[in-house]
Amino acid sequence: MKQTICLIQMDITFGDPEANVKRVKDLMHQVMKQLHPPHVIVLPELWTTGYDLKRLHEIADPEGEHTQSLFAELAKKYQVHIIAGSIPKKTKTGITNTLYAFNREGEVVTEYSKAHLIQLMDEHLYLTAGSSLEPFMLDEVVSAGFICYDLRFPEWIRKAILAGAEVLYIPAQWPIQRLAHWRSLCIARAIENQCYVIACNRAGSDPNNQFAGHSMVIDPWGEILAEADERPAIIQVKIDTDQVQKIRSTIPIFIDRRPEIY
Ligand SMILES: NC(=O)CCC(=O)C(=O)O
Repeated sequence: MKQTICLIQMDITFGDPEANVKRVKDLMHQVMKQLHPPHVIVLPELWTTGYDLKRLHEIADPEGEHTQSLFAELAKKYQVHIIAGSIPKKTKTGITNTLYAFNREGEVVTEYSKAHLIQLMDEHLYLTAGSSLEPFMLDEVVSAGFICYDLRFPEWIRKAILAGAEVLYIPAQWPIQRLAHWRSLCIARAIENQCYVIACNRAGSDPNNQFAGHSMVIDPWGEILAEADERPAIIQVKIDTDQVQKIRSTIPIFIDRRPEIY
């Protein structure tokens, strides 16, 4: 299955959902009015608010309802699948860092809350971790979503692969100081799982961090098909998920692995 994927590596206005929603609507319009629009659009982590964690109780989306109605409408209007990055979702039991994916019919095909909270960025003080993971279908492609710091937990990602995922979507807000880790981890996850990694980071800075950009699309052989620099960017790339089975039969790690000794 061939799909064209578009990553929107955007700057984010700190703590201002209204400004960020406007930016996303404008960027999506720009992307979808092209002669050859993509099949899938991907946004970064916590793009409505940035890391304004102290004010999340005021600016998080109650039950994710605003995000759901916004993207149900945009997905249908533009006939495009959307990995809506993640947003802070306010629930009765806390605020989660939650990714939504929508198909072009405007249906939510997955909701995933970040399972690993990064203490280095104080997430554990303000957010509640998720603990479930369901791969989802976009066209005929089994896909899974993770969020930023989750990238450092290969055993969590392997669960989605064993459940059939061939494409991993990873929205992020990864700071520039650890750019080398970001690039190596994205490439490693693609090679060890023989899958596509579609990693959409943000650009710009907030009061605490400068962010790395370098959104990437990596194929199941570990080759980088596209990579942004640190500035705001839109990158568009074609993937062919038939490559996943081809690479998995060339080096059959899923036959050779020995879970009984691990
Ligand atoms: N937003 C994040 O989860 C950042 C992760 C990160 O900076 C790291 O793992 O390093």
